[in-house]
Parts: sequence; structure tokens; C-alpha cells
Amino acid sequence: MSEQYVLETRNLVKEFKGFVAVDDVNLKIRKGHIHALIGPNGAGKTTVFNLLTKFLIPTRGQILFKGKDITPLKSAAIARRGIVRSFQISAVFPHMTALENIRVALQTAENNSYSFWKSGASLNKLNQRCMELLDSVGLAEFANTTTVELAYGRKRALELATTLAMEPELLLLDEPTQGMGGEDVDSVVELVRKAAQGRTVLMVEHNLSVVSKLCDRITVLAQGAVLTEGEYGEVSADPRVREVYMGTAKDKAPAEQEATQ
Ligand SMILES: Nc1ncnc2c1ncn2[C@@H]1O[C@H](COP(=O)(O)OP(=O)(O)OP(=O)(O)O)[C@@H](O)[C@H]1O
Repeated sequence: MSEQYVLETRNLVKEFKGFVAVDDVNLKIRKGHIHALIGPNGAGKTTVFNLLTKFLIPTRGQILFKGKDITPLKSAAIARRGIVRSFQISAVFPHMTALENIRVALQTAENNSYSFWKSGASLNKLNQRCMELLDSVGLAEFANTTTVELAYGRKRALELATTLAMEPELLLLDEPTQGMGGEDVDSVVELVRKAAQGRTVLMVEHNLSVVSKLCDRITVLAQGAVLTEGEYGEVSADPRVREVYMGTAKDKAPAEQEATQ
């Protein structure tokens, strides 16, 4: 096992009543990389994410984090080890302010009750860290805004900040630009780039322009199995990749997406 891989899966399989949703998947995610998992609808991307975070139990195979077998661990233990997932699953409370949401996330990360922060000095420290996290996602001026009043893109930035409060070593991003248009997509690209500093990111993303801008390495899934892996240029030029993307509305083939951007 090489130290250069933060995460590896070995012959990972997930079957649902005999239907093979994830078929012998071997992933190798290099430390410090932004790695994309792409593929047409139903390829198995979400199922792989659910296996990695143990929302689902693998039928067979192994998951290794920094060389250690984490296959038997439960979700909470995996998060404590440093694998944290954001987006798609809303991690924010709509009727709290942005700052309060971050505070809850920090307290959860500390696995502690309010008592930990009870003294004046530690409360100040907590508030300072909240503001740093808000600032890191461009939300400092919205600290006292109720979350429900934030625009969609800002809610997602807040979600990312609550995830960063957990200090992930491996950040799993589930379709970070889903449901967004032009400007919001550009700001998410910048946010992810910033959030990726000093850590490793694995992301499922349908927008291939985003993938081309952000990702060091791409794994293409089709029908549950790895079709190919490589840098964006190699993968997007692969006729097999173009073929699996054909005929799906949501996932235009890489060349088509480029042409429309
Ligand atoms: N709980 C389940 N029970 C039965 N089949 C499932 C279950 N979850 C997923 N599947 C099937 O597994 C396959 C892979 O689904 P998955 O959601 O992982 O694909 P995906 O690549 O994330 O697709 P999308 O891009 O549309 O989100 C699909 O055929 C899906 O119907």
C-alpha cells in the first residue's frame, strides 16, 4: 500500500437484490488531488459515495483510508477519521443565522456540549473560528442573516463551511453545482478550489466544464464499473466515454458540453 493514496477501494461491490449497482470498483485517490467521479445517470456514483461514508454496507470489497481498512467502521467513526461529505444532504438549519449554524457544526465537530465553550475565553475563541469559516466561504457579512433568507448559492457556501468545520482530510462533494446557473457555478468552482487547499477532494459532478476546470484526475463509471480513469483531456477524448454519455439529456457528452459553454 502506497502512502500517496488517501483513499483506495478494492474490488468494491454493492448488490441490491441481485442487481449489481457497483461492480468491482477499484479507486485510488491521490493525496492533495481533486478527483472527480463522473458517469451517466444510474452509473453508480451516488452508491459509491454512500459506500464510502457507510450509508450503505458493501456487499464485498474493501475501503482503505490512509492505508487502513475502514470497511467495518460506521458513518460517525468515518467522519471522525476525517472523511466528511457535503452537499445534497442539507447540513444547515434554516431558521438559525449563518453564524449559529457554524457554531453548531463546530460544537458537533468537538463532539461536545455547550459546556466546553462556557467560559468567556473559549466562547470568544469559538466565535472567532465561526467568523474565520464564514469568511473563508465569502459569507462574513451574512453572519447574522437567517439561513432561510440566504440566496441558494450562499446556502450551499454555508453548507460547505459547516463541513469545513469538521476539518476533513478527505472532502466528499456530492454534485456541488447541482441546480445552479452561470455565476453561482463560477463561485462554487472558486469555493471548491479554496476548500481543497491542504486536503483531498473526491467529487461527483455532472457539469463537465466544472470538472475540467477543477479536477486533477477523473474516474468514469458506467453501469456500476470503472470504464476508464485519467486526466480530463484523456478521458474526454475517449470514444467509450463519449458513447456512454450519448442520448442522456442530463449528461451531455464532454464534447457537447464544451460546445455549449
Ligand atoms: N437502494 C437501492 N435499491 C435498488 N437499486 C438501487 C438502490 N440505490 C441505487 N440503485 C440502483 O443502482 C444504480 C446506480 O444508482 P446511483 O444512484 O448510484 O447512480 P448515479 O450514477 O448516482 O446516478 P445519478 O447521476 O442519476 O444520480 C441505479 O440503477 C439505481 O436504480
